[in-house]
Amino acid sequence: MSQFTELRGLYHLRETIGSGGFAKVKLAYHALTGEKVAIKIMDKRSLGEDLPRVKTEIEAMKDLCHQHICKLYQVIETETKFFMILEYCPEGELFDYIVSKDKLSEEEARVFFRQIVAAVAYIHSQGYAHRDLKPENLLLDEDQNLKLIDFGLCAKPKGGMDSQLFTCCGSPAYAAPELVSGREYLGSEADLWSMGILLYALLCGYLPFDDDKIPSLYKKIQSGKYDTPSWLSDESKSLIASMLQVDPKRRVTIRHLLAHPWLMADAQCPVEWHSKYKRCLDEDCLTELAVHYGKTKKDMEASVSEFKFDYLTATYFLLLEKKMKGRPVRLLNKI
Ligand SMILES: COc1cc(O)cc(Nc2ccc(C(=O)Nc3ccc4c(c3)C[NH2+]CC4)cc2)c1
Repeated sequence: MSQFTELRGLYHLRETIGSGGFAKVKLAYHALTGEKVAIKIMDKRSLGEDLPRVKTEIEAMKDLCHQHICKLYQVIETETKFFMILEYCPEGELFDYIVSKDKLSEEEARVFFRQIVAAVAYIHSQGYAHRDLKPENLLLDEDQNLKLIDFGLCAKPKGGMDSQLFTCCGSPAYAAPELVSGREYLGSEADLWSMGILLYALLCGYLPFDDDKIPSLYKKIQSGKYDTPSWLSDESKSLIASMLQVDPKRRVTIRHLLAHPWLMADAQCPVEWHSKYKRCLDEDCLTELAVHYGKTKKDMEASVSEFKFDYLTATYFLLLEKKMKGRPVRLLNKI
């Protein structure tokens, strides 16, 4: 018997695939499509002061729909729990992938970094800064594509991306000098610094600034001085240096990154960062849903376009995933 009545008939729960902090992540099957999902389960009582982080993340995820951002399909909130039904990313964290390979070749690092640049360019274009970019927050899906996760620390400044933030957050080793100095900062500029740390980790297999003691780590970050190993090409060194600029006003911007020579080296084209998801609803998915629920297409379109992040939203997105992967746009059990 499913221990969560809220999920009964909607999702078939399987094993726990991750747990930590205030959440547990379980593998599940979406009943109507048979598609695999990950369900992040949080107990409100153990969330404590982290409760606002969950609400921040849920609201951000409802705005963000991109091929390199882990998709939120549905949210179920009860008196005691939050359930976030999320995109399935079975190949684990980029962090573990780097560790397993010691470090990545420039070619492989470029493929991943292009996807990271695309995801960050997209969230910045939507007015969000992630503020916790690190390999642990980048998961690999079944096609070895990266999916950005954990928007619990993201910010959508009310005055837009040019207005200053104050909250010091994220992981120390990836935090920008202006952030660790307690100065006000722009979320977009802090994200670019973290991306410099990320690229360095991809190419070197270790961090440019590291220390067991936080005060010493902060001094190293504020100095901006780091080791550049011999295996790094001149182009890689130059790109990393343009992101690890202590002065945020001298730091490269995401716009410049999109067409940076290092990023274009193998692909000969700028990074395509726009979302591949269309604004208009997919006709085949609407037809299948209308048949299943015995509604007219017009009524079905009206219901789906409300995007309430209920079971209908999840079913629509999972049908769309099936279509994008060349699988039949069919629901499993008809009425
Ligand atoms: C927005 O996306 C988010 C936000 C967030 O706060 C957390 C997550 N976390 C996820 C963690 C894991 C998975 C996942 O799919 N993991 C997974 C799936 C299958 C298997 C494994 C892991 C491990 N090997 C066995 C098969 C998905 C989201 C996302």
